[in-house]
Amino acid sequence: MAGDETAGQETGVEIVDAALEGKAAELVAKLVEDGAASKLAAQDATLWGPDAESEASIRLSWTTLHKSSRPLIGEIEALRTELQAEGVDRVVLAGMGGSSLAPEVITGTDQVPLTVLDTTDAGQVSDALAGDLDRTVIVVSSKSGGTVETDSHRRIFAKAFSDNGIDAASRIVVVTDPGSPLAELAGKEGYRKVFLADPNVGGRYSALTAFGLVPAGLAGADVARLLDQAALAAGSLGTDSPENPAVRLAAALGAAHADGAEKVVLADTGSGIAGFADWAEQLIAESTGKQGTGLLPVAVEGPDAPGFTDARADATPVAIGPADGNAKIATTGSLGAQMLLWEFATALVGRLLGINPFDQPDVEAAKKAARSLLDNPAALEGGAEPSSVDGAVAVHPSDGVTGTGSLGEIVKAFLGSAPETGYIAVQAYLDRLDDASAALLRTEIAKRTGRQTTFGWGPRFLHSTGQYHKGGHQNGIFLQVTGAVEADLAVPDRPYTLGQLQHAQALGDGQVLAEHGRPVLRLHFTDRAAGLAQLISAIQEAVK
Ligand SMILES: O=P(O)(O)OC[C@H]1O[C@](O)(CO)[C@@H](O)[C@@H]1O
Repeated sequence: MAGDETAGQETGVEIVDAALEGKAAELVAKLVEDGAASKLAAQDATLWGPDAESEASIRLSWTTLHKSSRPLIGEIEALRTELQAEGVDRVVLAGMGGSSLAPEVITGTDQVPLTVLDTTDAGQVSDALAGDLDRTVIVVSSKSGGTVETDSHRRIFAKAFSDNGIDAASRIVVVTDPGSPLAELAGKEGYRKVFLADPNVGGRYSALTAFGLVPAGLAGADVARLLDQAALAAGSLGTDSPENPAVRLAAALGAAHADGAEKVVLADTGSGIAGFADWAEQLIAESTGKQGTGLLPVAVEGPDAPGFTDARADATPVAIGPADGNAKIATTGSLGAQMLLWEFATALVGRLLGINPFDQPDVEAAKKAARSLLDNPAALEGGAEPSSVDGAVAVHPSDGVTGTGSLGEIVKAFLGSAPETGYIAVQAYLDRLDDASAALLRTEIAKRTGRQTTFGWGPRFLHSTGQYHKGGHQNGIFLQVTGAVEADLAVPDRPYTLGQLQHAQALGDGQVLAEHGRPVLRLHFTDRAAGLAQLISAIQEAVK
């Protein structure tokens, strides 16, 4: 496995910035004195105060997964061998947030193919369907068993298998919590295999449960080694010592936060891990972004990227890998070790910030708004009149946001409204493979505005940074990008199409953000490629 150069050396945290190290020292001492790390390792639910205790008491089994998940390895291997003997070697994963982010990083790091569906983009799902179905197994992963995106993918694939004369039940593998509606359905339908995950682990801490291991292992990743890597790190992470990397990381992030650095800018500096920041983003944002506070993760392209090189006092640049460039902190180690490191550190940050790191109280609001739009097609289609149209871009501003003039003027006014120490969130409800170049928007905006800028693919980010957007410090502005759907896909036995679901998710989240008083500008591309090119040049010309 790439990324395990330091296997045997556990994991390390270097606080590169001397001033930050000095400020962190007090918090390090406090965490050590409180015995926080050993209590966390021992799954003590009292660490976050009485209000968090009942939730924490059913959320802490992740600290020992490197041991408790071992029996899964054989089961996964047996299923993989069985499927391969039948010529089934293409793995598709349907899952949102914690149910897909870890397997994506694990397989990316091991360089084995896994098709991840965490989208409602009809084009992207159609492309996944166009793969060789004869050789395909779909892993349907959902803790709750009720996530609408995942349920839609299951329905679409089940129908496609049947339409192609393939026994759908034999090609559907389920990962879910015991007793979930999906577990029940799987039993009823006779799906190939059901892996029941440990229910005492929340989605974003579930990398080393069946949620991370089953899809990654079926795809061919070395998941036993991943557990070995975590096991090597576990001892030091649970020790009450000023050398404990998780204590050091939590203290440094906590001290930076106390000083106004509420953003954590994550850049890979040669860790050998593929896309660690995309996974860490959910862990940090959903765990800490609540009660008007938290840490906002900003995943950037590398140590030379805007946001990292020019980070101001409101952000801490963190290297995933060796210290490089402007990094104030660097975290090193293999993938399994770094996952456990960041989980421990995030839970400890929760204690330092006085929040419950195991709930996600504001995620539900966007889901609810999307549901009510889907129930009311008139509302979904109505209000669709743009305030203006410039070429392939139709403009939909929230109240108080400028929506007339040329695209350049609109964008300039909008980006200029981001508070000095606020942030700009780009939310692209597009195809993250075919429209991948939309990610350029982050770089262009960050470079030109000097504001911390995040980029998220909708609806995937709704299960990640979406919590912070609504629950964290309310100083963000939100640029939504949506696009025309060329060939929509019906969701079998549901009254909506994927395109409608995607549209409802964008509008629903936009509504909730606007209700929070946040500025939202939705730019709809009537032609995706042309609209994107137009937007990028409008930004380049208007914001110098
Ligand atoms: O695994 P599930 O229940 O489908 O949930 C997916 C994701 O949705 C969330 O609940 C938030 O929307 C995440 O915490 C979780 O990882």
